[in-house]
Amino acid sequence: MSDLVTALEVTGALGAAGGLGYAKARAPRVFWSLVGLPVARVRFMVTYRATMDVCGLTVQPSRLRAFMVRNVARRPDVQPVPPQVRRVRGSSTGMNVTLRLPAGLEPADVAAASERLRHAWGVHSVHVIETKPGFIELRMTGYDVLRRVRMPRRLPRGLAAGPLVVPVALREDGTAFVRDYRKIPHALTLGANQSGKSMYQRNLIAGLAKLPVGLVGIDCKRGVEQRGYAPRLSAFAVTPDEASGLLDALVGEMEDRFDLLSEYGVADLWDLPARVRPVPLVVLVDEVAELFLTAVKKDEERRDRMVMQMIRLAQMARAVGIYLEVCGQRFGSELGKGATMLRAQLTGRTVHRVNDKQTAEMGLGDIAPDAVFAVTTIPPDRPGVAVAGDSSGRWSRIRTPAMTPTEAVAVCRQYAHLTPHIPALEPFRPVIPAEPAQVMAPLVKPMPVTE
Ligand SMILES: Nc1ncnc2c1ncn2[C@@H]1O[C@H](COP(=O)(O)OP(=O)(O)OP(=O)(O)O)[C@@H](O)[C@H]1O
Repeated sequence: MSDLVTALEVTGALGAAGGLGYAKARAPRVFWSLVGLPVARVRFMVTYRATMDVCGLTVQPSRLRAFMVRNVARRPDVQPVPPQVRRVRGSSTGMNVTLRLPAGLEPADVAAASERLRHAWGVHSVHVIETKPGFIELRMTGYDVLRRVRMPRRLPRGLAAGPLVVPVALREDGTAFVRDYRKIPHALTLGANQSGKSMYQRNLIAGLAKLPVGLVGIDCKRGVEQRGYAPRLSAFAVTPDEASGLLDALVGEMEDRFDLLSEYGVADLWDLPARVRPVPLVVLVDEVAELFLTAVKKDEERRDRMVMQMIRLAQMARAVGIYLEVCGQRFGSELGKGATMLRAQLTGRTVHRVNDKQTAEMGLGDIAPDAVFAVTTIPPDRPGVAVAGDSSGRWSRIRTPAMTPTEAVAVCRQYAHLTPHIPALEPFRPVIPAEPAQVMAPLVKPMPVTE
C-alpha cells in the first residue's frame, strides 16, 4: 500500500514538474506570473544588499549616518550603503524596481553591472533607465519577450500622451516601442531582404490608420507593398515620375501651410486653432532605392530634384505637420547627391538585420554608435528584430508583432472614412482596389428562378 502511495506521489510530482516545464516553454507569461515573479521577488529582497555590495554598487555612508549608526543604533560596524529601494512592481513580463541613487553612484555604474545583476537574480535581462535625476528604474524581464511578441495592453503614462503616437513594436525590456511623430518627426527604416521591414511598415500603417492623419504612399515597386492600403491613402505614387509630381505637390502643400501659420502668427501647426488646423500628413516611402533609380542622364536630374524636395520637407515640414517615414535596404551616397544630407534629417532610425556592417553604420553610426554592434548580432532566424535609436543616443532592441498583409489591409478598409481629402494632393488620389469578394461577384451568377 505504502509503495502505491509513494508511486502516486512521485507520478504527481513528475506531472507537476512536466506541467511547469511545458508552461515555461509554451506560456511563459503564465509561468512568470505564477512562479517566476514570486520567486524573483523573494530572491531580490533577500539578496539585494549582498548583491549590490558584490557588484560594487554601494557607497560609504555619510558622516552623519555613520555617527548615528555608531552612537544611536550602537552598532560598531558601519556598512556601505546600497541605492535605496523605492518601489518594486511586478508585471506579466518582468519586475520593475525604482531605486534612489546615493551620492557617488550614477546610472552608468548600475548599467555596467546589469549583466551581473541579471545573473544574481535569475532573470532574463536587466535594463537600467534613468527616470529623473538621482532615480533609476531597473526593468527586469523574466523571459525572452521578443521570442513571441505580445504588445502591452496599455501604454505607459508618459508615452500615451500625444495625438500622434503609434505603438509599433515591443522593446526587449517589455515596454512598447512607439513612433511619436511630434517628438521624432522623420524616420528611416533599413534592413536586408527578409529582415522584417514590411512587417514593421504594416504595424505602423495599421496604427496610423486609426488616427486622424492623412497618409501618403510612395511605393515605386509598382505599389506591390502599399496598394492594399489605398482606401486609407490620401495620395499614392507607384513610379518615380508620379513620385516626383507628388513630392512637388507636398512641397506646395507645405508652403501653403506656412502661409497659414504666418497669417495666425504662430510657428507650429499645433498652435493653430483646431477649426483651421490642417490634418497632419505622414509620407510613407517604401524601398527608397527604387525611387532614386536612374537609367539615363535625364533620370538623374529628376532624382536630384526629388532628393532636394525631400530634404526641404525633412528640414522644414515638421512645423506644418508633414512627417517622413522612409524605408529601404541601404541609404548611402549611392542614392545620389544630397542623400546623406537627407539621411541626417531622418533622426528616428530602425535597423533590421543587414548584410554588412557598413549598412548598420549608415543607419546608426551617426546617432548611436554603440548600437551598430547590436545590429550585427541580430540572428537571421529572428525576422522582425531590429535596433531602434534616435538622436538622443539611446537605443534598444525591438521586435514587431506578427501581422499578416490581410490584417493590415482590413484595418485600412475599416478606417477608410478617416481618409482626408487634401485638395493639393487630389490628382494623386489612389484608385481603390476592389475587395476580393467584389472581384468574385460577376463569376457567381444567380441561378435563374423558375416558377
Ligand atoms: N516580427 C516578426 N515576427 C515573426 N515573423 C516575422 C516578423 N517580421 C517578419 N517576419 C517574417 O519574416 C519574413 C520576411 O519579412 P518581411 O517581408 O517583413 O521582410 P522584408 O525585409 O520586407 O523583406 P523584402 O525586403 O524581401 O520584402 C516573412 O515571412 C515574415 O512573416
